[in-house]
Amino acid sequence: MVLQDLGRRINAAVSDLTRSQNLDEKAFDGMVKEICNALLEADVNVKLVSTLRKSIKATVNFKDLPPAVNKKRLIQKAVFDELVKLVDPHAEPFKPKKGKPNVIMFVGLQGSGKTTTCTKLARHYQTRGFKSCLVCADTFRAGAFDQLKQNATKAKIPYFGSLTSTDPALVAAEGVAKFKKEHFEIIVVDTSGRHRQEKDLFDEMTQIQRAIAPDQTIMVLDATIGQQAEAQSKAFKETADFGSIIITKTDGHASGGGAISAVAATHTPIVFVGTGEHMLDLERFQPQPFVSKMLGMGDMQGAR
Ligand SMILES: Nc1nc2c(ncn2[C@@H]2O[C@H](COP(=O)(O)OP(=O)(O)OP(=O)(O)O)[C@@H](O)[C@H]2O)c(=O)[nH]1
Repeated sequence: MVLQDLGRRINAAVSDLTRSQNLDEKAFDGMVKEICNALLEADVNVKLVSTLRKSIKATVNFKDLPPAVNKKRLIQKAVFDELVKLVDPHAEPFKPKKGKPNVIMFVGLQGSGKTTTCTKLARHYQTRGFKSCLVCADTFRAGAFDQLKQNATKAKIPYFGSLTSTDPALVAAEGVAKFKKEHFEIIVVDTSGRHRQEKDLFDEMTQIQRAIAPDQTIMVLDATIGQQAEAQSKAFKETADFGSIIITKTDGHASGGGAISAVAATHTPIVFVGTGEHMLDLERFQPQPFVSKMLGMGDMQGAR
């Protein structure tokens, strides 16, 4: 189920209830059930959905509501707050500092959108006054360096890589050292992926991490992978201990629930979402506006 569809369905469940003549406990339970079904169909983890259901019911506590209370508002707010909690890990995302090198290493499976997102992020910071560059430490996939080179050239971002080396940690270290010497402030390091989690990939990630000691490691997660997102992000977290997540392909037919579950499983904030193939298709992620937008409830923040 596409995220917008999920939002529409949750919104419809809340609206149906709050519009109905007899807003009784049975109708309220029906709404909670419909919201939970929608989340499950969107690949949100079963345990998370169960927690959300209990929290909404406890917050609203239908039986003991005083007659004067605005039930509509209360229910809307409870649903909104619980959805925000789902995507908010309560951890501060990394903020690069000006005037010093900030080394940002990307990890993720092959095809998740790493290379594209590396360029988007370098460009994002470049337009905000950071001297940015790209390092290609993907010596595994033929054509990876060419792809990064093309993207970097289009975005007018300096880059480093090797067509001949087979040692990704060495290439990464060389690139980072060169750009540090040249006083770059954002040094984005692209690493290789594999089709699935495997030992080779994890060994390589650890070696690169050791070689460049990144200030931040970002995991790129494809929104279309659904249920696998949770296990995948947990495995990456154990090895690479990434501090942020970027979800890509949120513009496609993705069931974003998997991504939501990944956040909860790793207590790691989503910092950006990819919204298309173009260089500019990168949006900052913030839990409250995200949920407002998903539900088409522009006014919910004001209700807080
Ligand atoms: N629609 C859409 N496509 C995206 C997005 N981000 C990346 N892509 C596309 O996804 C495909 C894979 O992206 P890459 O950047 O090559 O993936 P990668 O993870 O670097 O792959 P490897 O280098 O093989 O590990 C490309 O066709 C990108 O254009 C996004 O946010 N939306």
